[in-house]
Amino acid sequence: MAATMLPAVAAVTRPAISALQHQQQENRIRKTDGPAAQSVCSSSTKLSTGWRLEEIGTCCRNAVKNSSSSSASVYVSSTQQQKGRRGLATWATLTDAPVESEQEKVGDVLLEVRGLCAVVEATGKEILRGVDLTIHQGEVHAIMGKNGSGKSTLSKVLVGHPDYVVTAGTAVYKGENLFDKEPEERSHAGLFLSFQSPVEIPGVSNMDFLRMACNARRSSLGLPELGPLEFYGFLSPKLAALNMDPSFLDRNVNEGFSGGEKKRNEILQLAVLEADMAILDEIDSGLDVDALRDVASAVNGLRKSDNAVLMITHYQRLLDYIKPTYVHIMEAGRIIKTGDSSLALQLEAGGYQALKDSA
Ligand SMILES: Nc1ncnc2c1ncn2[C@@H]1O[C@H](COP(=O)(O)OP(=O)(O)OP(=O)(O)O)[C@@H](O)[C@H]1O
Repeated sequence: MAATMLPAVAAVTRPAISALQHQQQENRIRKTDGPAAQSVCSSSTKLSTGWRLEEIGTCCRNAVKNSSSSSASVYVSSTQQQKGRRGLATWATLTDAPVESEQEKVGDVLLEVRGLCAVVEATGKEILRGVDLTIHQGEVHAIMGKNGSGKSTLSKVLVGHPDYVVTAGTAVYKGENLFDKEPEERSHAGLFLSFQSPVEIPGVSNMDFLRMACNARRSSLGLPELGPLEFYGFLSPKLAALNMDPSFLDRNVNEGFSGGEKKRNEILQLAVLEADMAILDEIDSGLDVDALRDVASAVNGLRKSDNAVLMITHYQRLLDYIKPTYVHIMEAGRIIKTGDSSLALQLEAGGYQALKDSA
């Protein structure tokens, strides 16, 4: 299905960036046929809208520059205020306290994966060997598993990463076939992947990038775009919640950021996009204790009854802050065990062998 990409900024979506990361040297646009057809963009030249990153960056930077002298009033939409009244956590009410999972309130199915198999496109090597996973609104799922078990591949296949081809199985997201959608469409539909190794985008300021991404998502939702001033107001509390210095907005996306700063920036992007299904790949890696708490608090602050989180992690420490509804153990390309948060504690105590022995 061809993506309709009216706003230029729609090119700068998560899957597009994913493609950029892996096609840095290539100056071409490629299409692959098949169930998971994906578009691939070049990093330094044309994106799929025909715009250049540099052009987009310059255009938006000028707009931001024009507004930079104004002070930043905190913009809280009426919708956000209503959410606050309903008692849902908002950016303004972030706390360090872990949010309890709400297993009793099962929402609609958001994502249903059945028998998913996928291979590396370049080599044909099979990585996913029949993944089954059902995620309802309001849930937090954690995927754990030994190195190389296929966790990151699963997340990348779901967002349409061009390195992989789906060979079997289905993924239904919000009632629609996910694999019928281009990566950009998946992003616009609220699917978000925080990268394990966030990509740097030279020549594009963080502020420009965030506003472009935000407005692309808003356009897809039929909402009016935010002007530079409005956007700054929208962004400020999110930045504050992550304890990020506003100077990060003027820097190029992730360029020169430390590992922890990149992770915070990923969550800032998640907050801006207000994604419905957030896939967080090892957001705890490389974080100091304070950063871990900030990032976890920010994620908890974004949780709502109609969205969901899929976290990939190796450690219980993240789950101390973001309480999972379900914990899954992945091995050799499939989920071999599912349980509640006690599964992660068992794993922490005895390792993978102990889990297998107890099965
Ligand atoms: N593009 C690729 N080309 C070749 N092999 C790949 C590719 N992507 C994944 N693999 C292989 O697939 C297996 C699963 O990788 P994946 O990154 O999904 O594991 P993981 O469970 O996320 O591991 P970790 O916990 O170390 O991050 C690994 O053996 C990896 O080398």
